[in-house]
Amino acid sequence: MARETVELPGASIIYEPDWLESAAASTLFKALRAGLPWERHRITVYGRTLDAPRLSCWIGDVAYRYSGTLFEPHPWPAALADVRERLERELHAGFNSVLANLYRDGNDRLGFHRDSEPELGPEPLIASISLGATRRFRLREREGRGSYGIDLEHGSLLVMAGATQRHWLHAVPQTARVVGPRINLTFRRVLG
Ligand SMILES: O=C(O)CCC(=O)C(=O)O
Ligand SMILES: [Fe+2]
Repeated sequence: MARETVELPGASIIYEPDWLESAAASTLFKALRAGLPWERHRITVYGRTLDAPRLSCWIGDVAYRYSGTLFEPHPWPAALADVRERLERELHAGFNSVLANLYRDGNDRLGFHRDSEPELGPEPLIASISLGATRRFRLREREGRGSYGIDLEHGSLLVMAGATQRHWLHAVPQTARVVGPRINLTFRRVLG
């Protein structure tokens, strides 16, 4: 497997484009797209509450606060059992939650943010699986001028660990290109 390190100051990021083979990634995409109860979450940005410009589904064993809202989790779907087990084995980590996002087309997006909720602990390990259309993932340094872009491909794994969330913001911007739907899964460990 081609695992590359994304060399950014103060970050610890790896990218593995072919973590899932294409056919397995397509099967998982179809199962999740049809099988998850996709919702339009309300988010608070700079004190204003808006509909998020994407669909989401919070899965896991514990409730979770995200962008100012407390989410009751949906139960783990069978389709994620193998992926969770393999991630835990390969990354020597325990994941009790997944945030699934569905970007229906190029208008759907996620603004710059950090995964820095206190419940994730000071140095969260976040494993992000991408399925479907390739979208550009942007990283921007919080205090500094660094910026970086990486195309997250069908079946890929991106891992953010260590001090990444302390020093970098990340986003999935909208795009004028015609793109199909994309599902992203971020596996997390929420501390009780
Ligand atoms: O869709 C992505 O690649 C990123 C998702 C993300 O950053 C998040 O769910 O917090
Ligand atoms: Fe994030």
